[in-house]
Amino acid sequence: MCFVSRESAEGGRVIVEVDDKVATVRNIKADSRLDGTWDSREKTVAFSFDYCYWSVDPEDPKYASQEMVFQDLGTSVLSGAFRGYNICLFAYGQTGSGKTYTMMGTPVSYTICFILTGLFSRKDDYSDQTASCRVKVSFLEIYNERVRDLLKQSEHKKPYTLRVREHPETGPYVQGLSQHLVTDYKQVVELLEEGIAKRITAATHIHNASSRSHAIFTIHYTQAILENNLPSEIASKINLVDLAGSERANPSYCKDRITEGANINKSLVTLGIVISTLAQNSQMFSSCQSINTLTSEGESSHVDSPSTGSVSGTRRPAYIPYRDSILTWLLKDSLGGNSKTIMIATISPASSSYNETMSTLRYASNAKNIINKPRVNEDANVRLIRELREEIDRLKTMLISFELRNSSPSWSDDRDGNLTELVLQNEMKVRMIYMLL
Ligand SMILES: Nc1ncnc2c1ncn2[C@@H]1O[C@H](COP(=O)(O)OP(=O)(O)OP(=O)(O)O)[C@@H](O)[C@H]1O
Repeated sequence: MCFVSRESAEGGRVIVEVDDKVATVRNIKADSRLDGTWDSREKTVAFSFDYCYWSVDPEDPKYASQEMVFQDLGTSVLSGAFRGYNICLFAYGQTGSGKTYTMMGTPVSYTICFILTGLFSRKDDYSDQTASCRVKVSFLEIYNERVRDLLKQSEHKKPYTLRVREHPETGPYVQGLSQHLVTDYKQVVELLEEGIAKRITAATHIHNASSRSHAIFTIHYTQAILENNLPSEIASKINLVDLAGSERANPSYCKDRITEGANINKSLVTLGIVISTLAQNSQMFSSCQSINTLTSEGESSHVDSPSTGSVSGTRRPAYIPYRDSILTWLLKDSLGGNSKTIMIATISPASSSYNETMSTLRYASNAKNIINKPRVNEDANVRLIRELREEIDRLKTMLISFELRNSSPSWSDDRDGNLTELVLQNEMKVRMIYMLL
C-alpha cells in the first residue's frame, strides 16, 4: 500500500488501517451522516489475507520494505520452484498504487532479483555432481493486445508482434520469444534494465510514469537430477506480472491514448471476470465435494456447478473466457491451472480512492477462493517409475501383513498369490521402462 504524492498534495485522508493480517477500510461518507438519516452502507469493512503490509511512509516504524515483502513471499516462491512447481506472482490494483514498484522494484533494489538471487544461491548446493540447474529469463509486454519481446532487438527497428499459441499439454506460450541464459545477478540486472527501458510508459492525469502495457518477466528454472539412477529434469516456470495502469477515459487525450486505455481496460475487465468465475467454480467445486464425500479425486474434475444453469438437470462449471484477452490467455495456467499463484493487491489508503480500494480488496478476497491444481513438472517416465516403486512397496507391506494374519490358509493363499503377482508385474514394468530409455 502506498500514498502517492498527488494524494498527499490533495490533502487526502487515510481511510485504511492494517493490523497483522487484516486491512480495514473506513467509509468516511457513511461516517459523516450526522443528520440522523439512515445510511445502509457499513462504516468499516475488514478484509483478511495471508499477509498485509503498510508501505505508506518510509519514516513510519510500521513501514514494510520490499525486502520484508519478498522475505515472506519469496520464500514460498523459491520453495515451490525448487520442488518443480510453476509459480505466478502478480500485482493487481489501481493506477499509481505501487504495482510496478512491487513487482519490478527500483534501480536501487530490483525485487525480481531477490528471487533470482535465491535461485543462484541454491546452485552452490549442487556440488555432489548428481544435480545441476539452469536459469533462463524472458521478458515481454502486451501493448494494445499485441505481444512484444522486450529483450530482442527488431531488425527493422519497427516493433514486431509475436503470436500466442497453445500447446495441448503445456498450455499457452509465445512463439519465438527469446530466452536468455543467466548465471549471475549482474546479467539479470542488465536484461531487466534493457526491458524496462523499452517498455511503454506515459504520463496520465493520475500517474506521471504509468505503465501502458502489461509486462511478464518469466524465469525458466530447470534442475537436472539423478533419480533412481535415471537422469531427469524438473522444470519450473516463474511468471512475475506487472499489470498496466487502468484509468477512466479522459476526453482531453489523443486518439492513440484513448485506444491504449480502452485495450488496457478491456484486458483488466476480462481478468476480473476470469478471477470471479474461477472463484465461483472453485467454491461450487468445494461445496459439492463436502456434500458428496464419496466423490473420488479422479471424479472431482467433473463436479458440476449449480450456478450456471443446467442441461436436463446436470450442472457444469461456468465457462472461463481466457481467450477474450491476450493477458488472460497467456496467464491461463497461472490463473486457474498448473501453478501456485500469489496475488498482491496494491491499494492507496487515501479517501479519494475509496471505490477503487474496495473494488481491489473485493477482487483479492474473491481470488482467495480459487483452487488451482499445481503439479510437479517432471519427466513422465521418472514419475511412472516412482509411482510403480511406491505401489510395489505398498503391496509388499500388504503381503507381510497378510502373512502375519494367516488365520484362514486357503483364503490367505489366494490373496498372497494375487499380491505377489501384482508385485512381480510392477517390477517387470519398471525393468521394461529402464530398457526403453
Ligand atoms: N511501497 C512503496 N514505497 C515507496 N514508494 C512507493 C511504493 N509503492 C509505490 N511507490 C511510488 O509510487 C509511485 C507509483 O508507483 P507505481 O509506478 O509502482 O504504480 P503502478 O500501480 O505501477 O502505476 P500504473 O498502474 O499507473 O503503472 C512511484 O513513484 C513509486 O516509486
